[in-house]
Amino acid sequence: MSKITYIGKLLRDKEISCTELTEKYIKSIEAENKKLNAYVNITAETAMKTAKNVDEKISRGEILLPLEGIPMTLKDNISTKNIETTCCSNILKGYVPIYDATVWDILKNQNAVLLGKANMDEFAMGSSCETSCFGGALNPYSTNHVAGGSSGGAAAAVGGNIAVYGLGSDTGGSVRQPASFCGLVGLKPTYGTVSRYGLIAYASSLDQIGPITTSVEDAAIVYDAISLYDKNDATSQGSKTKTTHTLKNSIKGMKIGIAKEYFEGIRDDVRESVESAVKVYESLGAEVVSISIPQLKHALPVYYILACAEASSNLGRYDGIRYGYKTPSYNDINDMICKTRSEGFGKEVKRRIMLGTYVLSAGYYDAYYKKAQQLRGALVNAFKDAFKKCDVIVSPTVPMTAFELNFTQKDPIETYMTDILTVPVNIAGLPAVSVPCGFDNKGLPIGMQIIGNSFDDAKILNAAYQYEQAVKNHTFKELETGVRL
Ligand SMILES: NC(=O)C[C@H](N)C(=O)O
Repeated sequence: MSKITYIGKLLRDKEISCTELTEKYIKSIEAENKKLNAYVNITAETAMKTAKNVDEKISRGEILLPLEGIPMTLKDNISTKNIETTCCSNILKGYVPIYDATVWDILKNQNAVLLGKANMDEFAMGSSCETSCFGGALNPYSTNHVAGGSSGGAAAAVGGNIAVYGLGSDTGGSVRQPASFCGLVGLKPTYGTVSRYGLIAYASSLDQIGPITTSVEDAAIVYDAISLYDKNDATSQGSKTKTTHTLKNSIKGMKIGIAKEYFEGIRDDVRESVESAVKVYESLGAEVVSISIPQLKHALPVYYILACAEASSNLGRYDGIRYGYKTPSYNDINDMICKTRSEGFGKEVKRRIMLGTYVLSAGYYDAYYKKAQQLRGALVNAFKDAFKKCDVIVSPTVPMTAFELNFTQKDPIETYMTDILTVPVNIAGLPAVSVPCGFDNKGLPIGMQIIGNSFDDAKILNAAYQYEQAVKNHTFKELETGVRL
């Protein structure tokens, strides 16, 4: 039984009240958050109020929805009405949204218990959570290592057992990479299946919200709840299928594509773990097919050109007039905007705004931005061809395991390179899930990535579930099973 299912059952069977459950989680957060820095804002009052509503519903004998009463967290770039939403940037400190993001609106209506807002890289720009103005979230497996990024806080909270699940956003790996670093499941859904309305934009054509959970079944439960069509998001399509319905299907005959380009420059132990996982697939009756996607070599520069270009445009709105921070002393409006942005944004965000402005400027647009868009089209077509030969593509999620603290502060290019395996699906709008597949010799988790064709979210979750069930028994029973009771 998955953790969400198990806790839901405890509530329905009245073995624990939602108030008691929530109190226990809040107490754990007070103790553990000092160590993990997973939460940047604890919303105990909101959580207790929701818990009370759930208990009243239970006492009236009403049926609970799957996520009702389950304690969870949201990345701090998901807008929450009347609750501060900062993107972990000094420029947005004190900003309190006047509306809810659609994903939070859906979950709030289902009485999801929001424990707090989770730490992240500033405006989701980073791979370690260390660009957060609140300092980075640490890895529950080793506090000498980062939780990953940018949704590091949500991964640290779920991995550290101070939230049952979290919602992150994935522009170039921000859900899958921290999930991989913290031994969790992270789903980046097909672009358009989950509404982006109220997600504070970084790179709109790449951003997608997704769940971070302790099991594949939980990821499917959360995805099914949030993947609804939303008229407020022009790119919204919703999901056509319920992924929980096909999770347990046999994968006999499923074609697993292995592209050699995804295994170049990977650390040996990571490669070996994924290769062993592929053997598990063969033992389950899946067929392994070799494929090649040469266009993958362009993915990283294409991503960093497009993401920075979109960021430079999206972040133009932080001018000291409309949102958050405003410099205290200035001469005129230009001076005010210049000082506000210089003082409010961190180093990495400034770097990306400048890179983005450069690639969009007259004289450079054709050489960089236009070329990147053309290569984006080529990668989309290359994936289309690849999926004529296989059902899913398997690769490592990250070329290594969790970084030591401060690794990403040293060299931005070296840090960007670690996103090499996660960015291609964002460029092509495809779904991908990271699922734990082993540990390195320091005991740090390794993640395997399963990529699907557009709208094949159910297929990749089915493949992830079958692997997970084959390698471990995911039942959550009593205290030692990981439920905070
Ligand atoms: N936002 C993301 O998906 C993280 C990625 N490393 C980036 O900095 O763009």
